[in-house]
Amino acid sequence: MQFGMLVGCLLCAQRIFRGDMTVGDFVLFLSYLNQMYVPLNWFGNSYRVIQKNFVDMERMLEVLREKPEDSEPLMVVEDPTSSQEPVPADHIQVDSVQGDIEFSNVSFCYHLEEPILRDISFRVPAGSTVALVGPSGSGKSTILKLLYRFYEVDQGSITIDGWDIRSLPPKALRRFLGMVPQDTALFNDTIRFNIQYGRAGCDFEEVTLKEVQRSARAAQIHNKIVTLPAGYETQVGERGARLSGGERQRVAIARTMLKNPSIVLLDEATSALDTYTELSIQSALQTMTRNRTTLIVAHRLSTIVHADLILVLKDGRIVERGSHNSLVRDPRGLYHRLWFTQLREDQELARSYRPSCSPDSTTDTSSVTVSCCEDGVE
Ligand SMILES: Nc1ncnc2c1ncn2[C@@H]1O[C@H](COP(=O)(O)OP(=O)(O)OP(=O)(O)O)[C@@H](O)[C@H]1O
Repeated sequence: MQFGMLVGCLLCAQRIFRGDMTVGDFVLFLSYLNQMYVPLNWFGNSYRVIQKNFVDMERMLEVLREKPEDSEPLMVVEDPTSSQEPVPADHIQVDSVQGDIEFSNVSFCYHLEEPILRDISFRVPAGSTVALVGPSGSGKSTILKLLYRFYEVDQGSITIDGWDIRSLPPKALRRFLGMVPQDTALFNDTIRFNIQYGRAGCDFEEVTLKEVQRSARAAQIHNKIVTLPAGYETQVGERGARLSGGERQRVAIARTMLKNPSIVLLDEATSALDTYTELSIQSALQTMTRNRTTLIVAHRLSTIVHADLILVLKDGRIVERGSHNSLVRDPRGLYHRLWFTQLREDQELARSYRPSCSPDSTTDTSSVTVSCCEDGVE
């Protein structure tokens, strides 16, 4: 195009020089040329964009055609697979789900050579709270993942209200399960969207800002959100990177509160919070889980003493079960040891602060105040 314009201009210049053309003719020539170039440019651009989109489309189809590997069946459990008759999704009325959960002789492994859960059997009667405790890696979170149908059990069965969960389409199942996971994944969108997402697949569009705010208040995050420049419309960044771990966890709690599910699964739901926020949020969680089937995974045992049943897991097996009072009385039990270890740690922590903050301390009071503030203790 540039070359064509150059040649055209040189020809015009030669003709004007010879007197065959006026300067006005030259301007006319340039205008015509420009008018012709605009659509030509448009065609060129469109061709380039279409080419690029074809390449992108090809890549996207490659991703869609990708078959999940056998060893990583995460999120691929789509079709009902139990021997029971599949339950059509529209047969399941979310409001009518009682939430009676039963694990019967469940065994599971991620990799063939490494069993993670062995012969797990327990029942969570509708409306009750069961806590799973035990050393790290004992399989607590895996139990919740199986219930959520991220994976299929290898042996045994899991039923909800008598339905084998393998006979339920995962989408229908997840409509009445609400999970607050250990690592909350947030979408790169606004805080409002991320809370509202709790109702995805139900009435997402109809959720009002008031409802979102009510859940955020219950999850103790509302006051923080309103201090942000864009409030509820603040972008949280990739995977919620612009929020702290505790804030992300509270957004996840608000999301679950908004969903209002029949069954609540809390996987270390308050582990990223400081003790003060945890205490205040615990009361909100207890309100949410009252009369609702709840499975809690917790490391801090003081947060699950109210549970109707506590299951102690070790190496993928249930080694103890009972209420807090009965378990803590057994001096040979794992729960007893865990409880008193945590109690001792808490007491030692409290004692380590006391000398410098004690009013009886022989230290000068002014220096005491400074050292307390430096430690972050009021
Ligand atoms: N996706 C996975 N693939 C392979 N192994 C896994 C996977 N997820 C967990 N595991 C293994 O399964 C075992 C149990 O993990 P799980 O997360 O259930 O334990 P946990 O008791 O919840 O631990 P924690 O208290 O530390 O969260 C661990 O040994 C872990 O390494």
